[in-house]
Amino acid sequence: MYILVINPGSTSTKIAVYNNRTQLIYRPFNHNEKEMAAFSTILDQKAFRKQIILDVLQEHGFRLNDIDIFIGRGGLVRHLQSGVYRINDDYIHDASVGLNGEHASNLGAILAWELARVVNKEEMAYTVDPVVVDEYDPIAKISGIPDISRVGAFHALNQKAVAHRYATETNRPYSTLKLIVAHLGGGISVGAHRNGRIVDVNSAMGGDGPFSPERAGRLPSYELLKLCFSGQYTYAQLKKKLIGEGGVYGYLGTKDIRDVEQQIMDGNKKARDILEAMAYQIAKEIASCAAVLEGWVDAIIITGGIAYNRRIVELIRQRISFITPEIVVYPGEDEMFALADGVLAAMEGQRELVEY
Ligand SMILES: Nc1ncnc2c1ncn2[C@@H]1O[C@H](COP(=O)(O)OP(=O)(O)OP(=O)(O)O)[C@@H](O)[C@H]1O
Ligand SMILES: CCCC(=O)O
Repeated sequence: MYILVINPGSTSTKIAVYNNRTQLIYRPFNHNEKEMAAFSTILDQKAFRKQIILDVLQEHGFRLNDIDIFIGRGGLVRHLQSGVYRINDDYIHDASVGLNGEHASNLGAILAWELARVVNKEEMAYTVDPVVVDEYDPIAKISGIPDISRVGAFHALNQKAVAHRYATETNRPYSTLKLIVAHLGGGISVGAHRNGRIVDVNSAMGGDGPFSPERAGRLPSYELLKLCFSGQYTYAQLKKKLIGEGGVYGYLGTKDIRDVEQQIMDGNKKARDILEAMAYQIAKEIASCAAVLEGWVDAIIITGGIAYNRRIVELIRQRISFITPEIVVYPGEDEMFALADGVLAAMEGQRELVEY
């Protein structure tokens, strides 16, 4: 069975084709800021990204009709349980309006569904563990003011994938493990996994958790309120400070941790201070998840692109190894395989297929 997997990120479109679980094609495309500046909304980018996918298929000799299963990364639709979802009209509506906000991942399943529809296969369009998975314990949702829930958006797909990987590698069922997973990417999320459920996790969408390469983490809210009403910034400018141009970028003008590492090697003290502060906040978030799990932690898993940086991993390790010696590093992410594997598992009857 040929499977097309589409994963749109804020600065990239990743495309893969699998023959069952074997990857035949993997093409990541980076989009620079200038290229994306031509579009005022995420939905406006649809035709541009669709053409890239069609070009890749053509280049590799695939016709759309050769594809049996179309899978897109799931976006900011309504909060839902972890699972494999068939794309339907309701999903397309919610992703198109950005029910829980604008994010490139909203386009993933829309593109999968639209491409499937061209060859009358829309019932073969799926998504897995969208960024809005909600398995929070009720207590974790209470924020401190009734108007705001703590439920946000995070790297559910990769958090679940690495947790399952660890369970398989240690020969234990995920449903019996207590894990802390720190996904360190352009955004950062740290989740407490208890017996197969992510019972608490910070939103990676800016304004919660540790700051990240491009997003502000949890902020002193009263100070933020003052900034909002200072008349200095528009809504759009402040939103950019939270997501896109916050975090490391706000201090150092780069979102690339390799670049920051180079600046440190060149003797830039500010770069060192900011990197250390990010590691400090990540360690603090991990330790708070240990409290969620009442100290019973089988392993701490560090994953995402930043996990390639030894300096950050060591800084985190120094502060959290008192929780457990079992600290596992899985650098990068394997979201493309997780999407393909999830849908195949549902077809094989090993995972539930949920209607949206
Ligand atoms: N080899 C590396 N060494 C250090 N940092 C790296 C390396 N590779 C990637 N990064 C950093 O990882 C970050 C991006 O990580 P990743 O690719 O997991 O995130 P993303 O997919 O862009 O965003 P997100 O995971 O939030 O959806 C960037 O800051 C990048 O500089
Ligand atoms: C919404 C979480 C995923 C990301 O940070 O890109």
